[in-house]
Amino acid sequence: MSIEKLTAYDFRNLATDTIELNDNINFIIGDNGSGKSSLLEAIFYLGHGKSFRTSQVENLVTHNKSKFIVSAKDDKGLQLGVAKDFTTGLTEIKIAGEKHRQLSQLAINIAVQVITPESFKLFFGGPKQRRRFIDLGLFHVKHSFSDYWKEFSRILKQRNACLRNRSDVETLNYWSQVFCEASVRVAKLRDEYIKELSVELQPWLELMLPSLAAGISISYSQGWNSKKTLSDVLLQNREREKKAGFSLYGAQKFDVKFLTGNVVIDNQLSRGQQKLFLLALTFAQAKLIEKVKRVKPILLIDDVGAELDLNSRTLLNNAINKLDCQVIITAIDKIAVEPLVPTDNNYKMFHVKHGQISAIGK
Ligand SMILES: Nc1ncnc2c1ncn2[C@@H]1O[C@H](COP(=O)(O)OP(=O)(O)OP(=O)(O)O)[C@@H](O)[C@H]1O
Repeated sequence: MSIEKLTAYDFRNLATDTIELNDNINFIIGDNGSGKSSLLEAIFYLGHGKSFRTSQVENLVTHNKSKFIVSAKDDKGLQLGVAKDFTTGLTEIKIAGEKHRQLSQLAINIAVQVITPESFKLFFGGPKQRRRFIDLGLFHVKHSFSDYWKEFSRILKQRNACLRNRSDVETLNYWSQVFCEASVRVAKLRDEYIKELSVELQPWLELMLPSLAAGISISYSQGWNSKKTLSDVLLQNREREKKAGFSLYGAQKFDVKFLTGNVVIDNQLSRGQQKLFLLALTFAQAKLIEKVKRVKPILLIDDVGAELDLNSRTLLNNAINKLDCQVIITAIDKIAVEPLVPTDNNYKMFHVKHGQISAIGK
């Protein structure tokens, strides 16, 4: 999907307004603190029911207001919206006039991915962001993942409770066995997905990091020693796990590493190159999501100018032109986005000032 119209009420500093977006590329230009990231955050909230910047959702409502609403109409006329009321604590989701309670309903209809100047620090800093990124792709591309993951999470909770409460051997054995089965199911699906992602990544790397592309690979660790069965690993580590009070091995502990040769790329690539790598990876994932055709992804790129020189922005432009999805890019001035402007004129440019967003002429 692409968002045709977006409305945000009482969301951070955004002025109550509806904006009409282009289905290809949108540039959002404004000074620091004008509201560019707030706009991206509103779109991200519509896709995920959470912020990409803060875990404190109360920071998203405009000061002195108690409820925010973000809604959109897509290119096929589908209307979807989410409202968070801080007086009642309720979140209300409406899709095509029908009310929903579960945030996952949003993600079924809209796949939003974001890249910010902070993303790559988080991405290369610890496994949490990498896990989140891979599982977002899995959710959209492998339709059985959502059910497998729900079942796995339920079992993991039960097994952790057994370890924490020092349950009897039979109970722990039972939950360990079902945990192993669920872990293997999830790990296998991830393995398949990461192989697909690795193949899809190559052409994007060739476009954006041509001199390094051939040597870059993704290495997947499933969450336990792949030379052993998970049940053996759990048996060998039972005392350690009991002491910890939670599961130390299993599909929840998976990770991916990005390598040039045998070295992790964060030790090899410059910050600008890392950003290009992360963009290539995000584009590859967006392409896989798009191929599945359930939802066409929306890409948010915050502060595109940061860390990218003119040549890198030109490479990024080549890649964006090959994407078939809606892209929303922020920058502090027009100069930063000049190399990204499509030659076919299929784009829109907006200016943001004090939360007020207005379209500007080409
Ligand atoms: N809950 C809120 N209510 C009203 N205003 C808010 C709220 N939270 C933040 N703001 C203000 O909104 C403004 C816009 O912030 P935003 O992060 O969107 O800026 P930006 O244009 O992305 O800036 P930068 O280029 O520095 O990243 C800031 O001045 C901030 O103080």
